Amino acid sequence: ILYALTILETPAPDYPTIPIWQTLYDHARGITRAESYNTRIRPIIERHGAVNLWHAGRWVVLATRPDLVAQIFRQDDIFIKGGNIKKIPHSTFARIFGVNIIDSHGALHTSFTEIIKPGIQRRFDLEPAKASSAQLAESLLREQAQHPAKGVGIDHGIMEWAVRVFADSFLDLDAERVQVYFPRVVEAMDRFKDGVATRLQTLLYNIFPSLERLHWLLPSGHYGVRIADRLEDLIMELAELTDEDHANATRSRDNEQVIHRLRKAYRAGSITKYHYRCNLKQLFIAGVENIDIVLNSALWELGKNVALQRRLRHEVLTKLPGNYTESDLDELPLLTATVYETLRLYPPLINLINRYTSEPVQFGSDTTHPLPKDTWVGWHSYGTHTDPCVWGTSAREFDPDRWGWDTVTIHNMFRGMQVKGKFFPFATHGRRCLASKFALTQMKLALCELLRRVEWERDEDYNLSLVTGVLLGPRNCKLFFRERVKKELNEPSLDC
Ligand code: HEM
Repeated sequence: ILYALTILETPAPDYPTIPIWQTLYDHARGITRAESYNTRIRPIIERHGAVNLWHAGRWVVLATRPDLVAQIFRQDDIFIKGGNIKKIPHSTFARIFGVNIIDSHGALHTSFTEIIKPGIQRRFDLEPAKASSAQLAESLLREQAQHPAKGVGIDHGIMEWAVRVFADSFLDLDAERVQVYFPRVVEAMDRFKDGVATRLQTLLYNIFPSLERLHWLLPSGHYGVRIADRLEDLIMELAELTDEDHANATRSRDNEQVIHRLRKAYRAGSITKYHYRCNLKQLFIAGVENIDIVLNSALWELGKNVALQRRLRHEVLTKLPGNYTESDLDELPLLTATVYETLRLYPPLINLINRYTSEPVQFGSDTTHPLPKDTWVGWHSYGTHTDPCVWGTSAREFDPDRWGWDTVTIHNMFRGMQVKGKFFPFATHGRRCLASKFALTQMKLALCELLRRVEWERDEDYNLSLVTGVLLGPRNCKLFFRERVKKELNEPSLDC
């Protein structure tokens, strides 16, 4: 069957092919995307810039060379967003994400953007996020006090922090109001993060994606569906809470928040109920899990490198005013470089294959055959970000100093590398993440609040393992925390 499939489906002739059995073998072993990339794909793609890969029942072209990546993002009328709903319509991912702002194209995408963008790119009050980050520091210290001899697992605390921040910024919900939901939301997100298919399902669905339509035929067939539906129910419950919250007048309503803008559009008939739900689910998942995993990655790297953590703390304590603003955060060079470096080595969306060609296209200047219409094409940010031809021989090391020493140089490098397709944790060009500024601020703010309150280092019993789902970042990371020892620094008081 495999032989027949590979004959029927023809890979792009200009690029080498990763043998189908290797991909399937890796699925069967349940190894992570980063491990599979490092062992199978890296040795070939670093020489050729792109490869043919077996994915979701077809050959797709996966690119890492910057000019190819930039072409995908720049020509977004040719490399059209399709998403799971078009690629694998009966899949669990299609079920949960449906038709939404990230995966849509053309007039539909424009109408979603008009509704959602102003809600994401407005001015945010930093105070609730500062309070949530301070609370995270306290909860880590409390847990450490309960088990002084053991490293503290950081993922639940950070997930709770990410849910708080999302609820406050996009659902117009007070964190205290959401408190009772935390255990359920954290559990549901955790399960989602670990993947929505068993190994057997991943293997089978990669060969015959249509089988997912008959998921009930397989043992544990409902596995992913249950995870997705449970998460969907919870997200909808939280959204309902917003109305109740305002009926109880616990905080003044902010009509510019995403939830209100989406509701208004639905009630006015500009979007269907299905579109309302899909967008809400997509934004919740993108907003919570990406930020959550990047903070995990940053704490892990700073826990390993205590000298860097000290330098960073010194910068925060000596340069950041007590009552700081977003632009004060942008003025800290090492902090900014550390966040960029985290996103370079641990881009949460490690790779996406969610675009297809709307017409035959010459892919790269050195090819002899155009890619036919309807070829699925994807990028691998971890691949490009760790390619020594792009980032030098230390590409796989964590080194914030590579970004430069002053904010102008660092910001210029950040912009330049994105335009050239060398750095794209948020994608780049026309369909870049609408919340990149928000996400960068949240990351910086959380790190500042933690650095001001706690010191941490790695638990030698913990060796880095990665999450198994579609994201890249540490899994079950454990660190030792202690309250920061206040030294003789000209540091501003936390209360000022
Ligand atoms: C560290 C955090 C984040 C990272 C790394 C990230 C990454 C990305 C990436 C790679 C894309 C492009 C996806 C594609 O090409 O299909 C994207 C798009 C998007 N992201 Fe984010 N994201 C983050 C946080 C957020 C947050 C907090 C929100 C809002 C709740 C958000 C909302 C969006 C939206 C609306 C788009 C679609 C933009 C468009 O297509 O017009 N993201 N994000």
